[in-house]
Amino acid sequence: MNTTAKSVKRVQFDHVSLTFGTPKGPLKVVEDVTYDINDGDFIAVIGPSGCGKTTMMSMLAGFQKPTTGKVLFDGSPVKGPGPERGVIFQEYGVFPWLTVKQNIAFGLQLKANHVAASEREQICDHYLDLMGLSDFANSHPKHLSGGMRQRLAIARAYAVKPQFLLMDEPFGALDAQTRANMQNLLLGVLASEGKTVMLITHSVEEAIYLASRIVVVTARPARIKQIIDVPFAYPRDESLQEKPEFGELRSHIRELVMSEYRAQQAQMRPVSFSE
Ligand SMILES: Nc1ncnc2c1ncn2[C@@H]1O[C@H](COP(=O)(O)OP(=O)(O)OP(=O)(O)O)[C@@H](O)[C@H]1O
Repeated sequence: MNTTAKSVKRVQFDHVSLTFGTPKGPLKVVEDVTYDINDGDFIAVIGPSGCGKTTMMSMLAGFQKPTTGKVLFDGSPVKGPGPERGVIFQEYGVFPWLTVKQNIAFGLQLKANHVAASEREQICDHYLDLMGLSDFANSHPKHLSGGMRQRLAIARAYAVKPQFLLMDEPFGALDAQTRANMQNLLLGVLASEGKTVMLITHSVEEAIYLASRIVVVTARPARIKQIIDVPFAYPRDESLQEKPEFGELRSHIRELVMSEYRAQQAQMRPVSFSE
């Protein structure tokens, strides 16, 4: 989204593969993935369920290490999690023993995030308000709905203003209206703060609406099937979704993803003797 800094490489997936050891033997989940993420890019990753998208993101977050190949962040191999990479994973990251407000404040208190004590209160209130959680500031997460807990996880990640956001299906559990609100809010946050984003989604519409580039991955093991530049300028609004070009791109990407679902189904189908 930051067009002036497009050429600065933030992330390199360089021939990355990952195989898990499982009781049934090795399970290859990511295979020979190579692509770059530049400063200001918004990358959406889309592909069949269980294909390896989260695993790919986990290597950039620093939760998993590649079996072969390299994941570089600002030119250095990723060795673990870091404050410059804010993570919103599915069902990840709210502390049940802290209140809503304390959850948002938690990251702000970490030394690595360099937020002065005087600013914390104001930042917490801002994100409570933005996420519609002000009335629940002193509640514990167990008293929130699933969608509210997810908004809290998003608030926590936004509050520390990481340069790089890693988001794994962040809006998947939300109802349609809240999801649309959260998408527009994210576009607003990006426009004002100029972040770089990697987002995993199952929604083709969400990928096109938000991303500058879409990485379509294959059925497991996740390989790159196609990388698509999204040809719509920012700022974007919901009228974009009514344009014929949006519909054409949606059909193209749906077909790519569906062909991988079919490949996955074929892999899973038991072989009969008549075949
Ligand atoms: N730590 C692990 N050990 C063994 N297998 C794992 C591990 N983590 C993930 N897997 C397996 O790797 C495969 C890919 O999982 P992953 O979560 O990366 O897929 P995904 O594309 O993100 O799925 P979804 O879209 O459903 O969230 C799955 O078959 C999963 O069971």
